[in-house]
Amino acid sequence: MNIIRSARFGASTLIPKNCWSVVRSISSTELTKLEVNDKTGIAVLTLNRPPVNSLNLELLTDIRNSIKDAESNKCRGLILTSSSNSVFSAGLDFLEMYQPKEERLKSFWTALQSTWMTLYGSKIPTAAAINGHAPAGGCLLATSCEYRVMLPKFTIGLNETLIGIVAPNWFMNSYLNVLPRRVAELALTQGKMFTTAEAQQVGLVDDVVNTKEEAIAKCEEFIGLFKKINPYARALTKQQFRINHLQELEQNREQDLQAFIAAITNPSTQAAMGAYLENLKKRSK
Ligand SMILES: CC/C=C\CC/C=C/CC(=O)SCCNC(=O)CCNC(=O)[C@H](O)C(C)(C)COP(=O)(O)OP(=O)(O)OC[C@H]1O[C@@H](n2cnc3c(N)ncnc32)[C@H](O)[C@@H]1OP(=O)(O)O
Repeated sequence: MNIIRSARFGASTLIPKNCWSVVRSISSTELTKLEVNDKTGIAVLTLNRPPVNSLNLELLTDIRNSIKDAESNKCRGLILTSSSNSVFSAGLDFLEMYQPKEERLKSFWTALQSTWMTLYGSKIPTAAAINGHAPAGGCLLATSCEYRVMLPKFTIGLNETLIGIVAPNWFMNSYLNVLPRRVAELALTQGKMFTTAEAQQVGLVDDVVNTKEEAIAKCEEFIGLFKKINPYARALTKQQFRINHLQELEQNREQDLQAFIAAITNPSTQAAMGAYLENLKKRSK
């Protein structure tokens, strides 16, 4: 068996899964785990930042590094999932945006931009096994993938307007890549969180299954569709579909960063976010 050394991890660990396949850890941090199935060549990236996988600077950086690790290890596809039983990702970490320090805020948003560009533009097939709620940035991660499967009785959507913030263009573009324009506009303006059943009905998720294992299997099935397709032709075709959105951000990164800083540090946004956070804390007691 070919054992890969990761720059971030050192020797890979072998984890026997069943008698037919071996799951090998490519890289791992406190916040993410990247494992590849040696039989299929498909990698699973598990987000592991309890309690809700809120996306802070460190988690975003680890996600981006993991996608790059999966690509450089020539994995046949990448599946995103969560170690939580109820939350895929609660979106951006409010603690990065509420009463922020400017330098950290800049690094945070820059990391989000890079992570999105890496995931949305990845050459390998990507899929999300959504095994819990996926609001806002959680939904962004899922819609940046090429395929989504979700477990019942959770919610997913871009709820930014509910918090009093505006989703940037590239959030909207990821939504529009999946949803019809009319549905996306209505959902975004309302900050709508779709139930799993609603999400499947409008096409925000492709399939619904009952367990995380089934969700991973569905993602593997999706990635398996490309088994006989030339990876180079596939990657370039995907890129042609997504290049405009990627270039739009690439060419306006600084402007996008400044717009974010101005919007977030605006006293009325801070007040709205403070109230939202307080409500969240009350609800969780
Ligand atoms: C120009 C551009 C300008 C701006 C663009 C900015 C874009 C932002 C996009 C975003 O992603 S904003 C984040 C939006 N996220 C949300 O609205 C999700 C809020 N959370 C929830 O609805 C729920 O927590 C949940 C459904 C995800 C999970 O519910 P449950 O399992 O019942 O957990 P709790 O609610 O009890 O939460 C546990 C714990 O975690 C804290 N928390 C939840 N979400 C976040 C978060 N996004 N960031 C930081 N912390 C979060 C929550 O307050 C609880 O903390 P305790 O200390 O009270 O335990």
